[in-house]
Amino acid sequence: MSIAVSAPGKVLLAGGYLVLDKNYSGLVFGLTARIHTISTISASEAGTIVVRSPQFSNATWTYTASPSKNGASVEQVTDKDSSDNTFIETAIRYVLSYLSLSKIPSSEIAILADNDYYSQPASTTPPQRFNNLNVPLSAAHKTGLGSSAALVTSLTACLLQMYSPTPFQLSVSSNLTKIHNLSQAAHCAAQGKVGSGFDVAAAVFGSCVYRRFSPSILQSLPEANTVGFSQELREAVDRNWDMGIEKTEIPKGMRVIMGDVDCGSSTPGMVKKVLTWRESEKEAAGEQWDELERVNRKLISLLAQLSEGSHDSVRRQILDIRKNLRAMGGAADVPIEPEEQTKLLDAVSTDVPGVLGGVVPGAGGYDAVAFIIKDDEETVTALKEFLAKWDHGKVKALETREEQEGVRVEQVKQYEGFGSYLKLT
Ligand SMILES: Nc1ncnc2c1ncn2[C@@H]1O[C@H](COP(=O)(O)OP(=O)(O)O)[C@@H](O)[C@H]1O
Ligand SMILES: C[C@@](O)(CCOP(=O)(O)OP(=O)(O)O)CC(=O)O
Repeated sequence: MSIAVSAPGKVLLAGGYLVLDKNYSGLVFGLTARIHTISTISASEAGTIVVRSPQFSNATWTYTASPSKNGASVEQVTDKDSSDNTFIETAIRYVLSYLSLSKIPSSEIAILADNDYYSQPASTTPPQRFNNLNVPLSAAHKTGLGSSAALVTSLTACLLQMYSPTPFQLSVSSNLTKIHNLSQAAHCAAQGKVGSGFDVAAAVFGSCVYRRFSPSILQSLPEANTVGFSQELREAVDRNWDMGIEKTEIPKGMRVIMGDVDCGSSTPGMVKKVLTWRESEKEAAGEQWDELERVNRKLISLLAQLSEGSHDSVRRQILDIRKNLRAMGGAADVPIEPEEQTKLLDAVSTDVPGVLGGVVPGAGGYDAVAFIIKDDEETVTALKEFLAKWDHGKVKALETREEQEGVRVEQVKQYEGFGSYLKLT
């Protein structure tokens, strides 16, 4: 019996940096680009968990798991060619520690990611779904859709359903809360820091206006495998956290379309500089963040009540948000919307009919843009053609679009070994 679970990627359209503080919010859209986890109980010796990502070379990770007084002991079985995968290992360790099973059956797990998570080779024909890139995972160019958050969430939800001694339906809201809490705990532990968690929230709940949980909930957890870990993890996962999720969706007739810019940015470094500036210029930064929260909230309400006549008000609101992001970047000396991105966003917003506007999503920087456009073929085609001609083809429009739904069980019709693609109903 196989269980398949998928979770969506993310785009933080407004509220980057602000969402690190629970007094502010972020507008995050889930994306149709999903990461799928397919788990099958196997006849191998008890406690052997084999995880494969068949789209990549050297992407098999084998773990031995055994019950322990602090939850579960999970160790990777390594050989000279082994790579490690902190996100997979930590998710397995946290789920099995949360469940504290007396016996751990073996399982085989496949991870399949929709193509938009990684840049695909140039080709005249679209690649097959779950295209086999046949390079090491570390060599794949990530497009910043939140692969680790979607991976940890789908893997956590899948393992809970596979290993929980009692039924663990995702349709039960209290179970969705537990999946969120456990996925956040594992994702932050694997990252080695407690970010805002907007990406895991979108992976679990889908598109929403998000207010973060108190970081202390996770910062107070002991290390895995230490005394009391499984009990404290269970207590943290089973209670409701002080976070805010307001479900939202892109208005009918509109679409979010992402552009992957062939360039790099370092989110952790940018976050550090912005928070240092905020600490040193408390009053000015407070005013700047309050203004950004106000203009972000205005965009959220305009989108929620969008009618034909409101397109111009959305255009103006996006420009206002961008002006404030540039002001914050200038004050903090961080390239949130650098000049190259300003030129691209301005050009698209004025030259491509049907585009209401565009922003640098999340932390901003050089590596991505996101546009709100009219959802019609003419606009999508015109935007893709414009981006393809921009700066020698530096910007590639992604196929993914906004997806309202979060983590969900997929009906597994057939799972084929070679190419390891999954036939979903
Ligand atoms: N398809 C996949 N299979 C296995 N692990 C994956 C896959 N995609 C992402 N990961 C894990 O997530 C990590 C990437 O996380 P990160 O660098 O935070 O990128 P992102 O911003 O996309 O989450 C990889 O190093 C790997 O551990
Ligand atoms: C700055 C942030 O508020 C948002 C970062 O959003 P991105 O989408 O840029 O994140 P990465 O995919 O990790 O680069 C940090 C946070 O909220 O944790």
